Amino acid sequence: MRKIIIAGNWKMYKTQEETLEFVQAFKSKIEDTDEARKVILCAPFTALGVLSKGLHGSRIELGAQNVHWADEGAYTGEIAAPMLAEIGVSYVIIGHSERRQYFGETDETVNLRLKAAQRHGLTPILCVGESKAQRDAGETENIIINQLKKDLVDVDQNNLVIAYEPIWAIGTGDTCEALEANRVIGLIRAQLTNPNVTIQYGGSVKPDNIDEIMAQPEIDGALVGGASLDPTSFARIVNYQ
Ligand SMILES: O=C[C@H](O)COP(=O)(O)O
Repeated sequence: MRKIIIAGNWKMYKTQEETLEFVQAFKSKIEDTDEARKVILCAPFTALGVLSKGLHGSRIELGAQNVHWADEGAYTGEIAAPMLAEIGVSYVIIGHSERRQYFGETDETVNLRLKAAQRHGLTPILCVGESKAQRDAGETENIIINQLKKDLVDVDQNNLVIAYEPIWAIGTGDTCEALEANRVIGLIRAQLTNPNVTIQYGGSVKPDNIDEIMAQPEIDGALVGGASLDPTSFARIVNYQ
């Protein structure tokens, strides 16, 4: 049975104070939502502690935006999976295109990070997607199949979420057509050994397009950037029709 998961990726936004303001406003706005819809907030590392306390007793779960592959070690600036697990983090985004683009993340390091997260009971949200140039060159399918093949070596598909995030749709307002996102997500599902993996769509998801996105049969949720920063907007997304 595939789970519905709506996750907010706050990227490098929100201080601790702003985090608490968000939580206070957001919690009450999703009270009546079907509990079968999982809701996750992936906050910056510095906000995870206050978020964990602020979310106590609510059904909103805690997510991080990256994790190192070693359990500990001399890796200045990195965070290990046991550190995240200890403060109540359940999910972690891995292989986001911004990590691949700006921080040299490769399919090999993505694979190591996925396995580290799983070793410590975290559920990874693996991001895959093609650039505009790759799409225009008709390479979408090849790029995604290749990413999955490398990223998922020895990864347990029973504890995995995948987000299809076309790079050209991220933060641009240029959403992938719902039917096209559905087609690509179907293609992703066809590469997996577990048909029950939750596969989200991400890229300019907003209150005014979430209903159409979630009406697609292959799409099991959304990974939301900019529109997850505002409690009213993110609550509307969680409360999709
Ligand atoms: O992880 C989230 C994605 O990068 C989407 O960001 P966006 O909703 O601001 O386009």
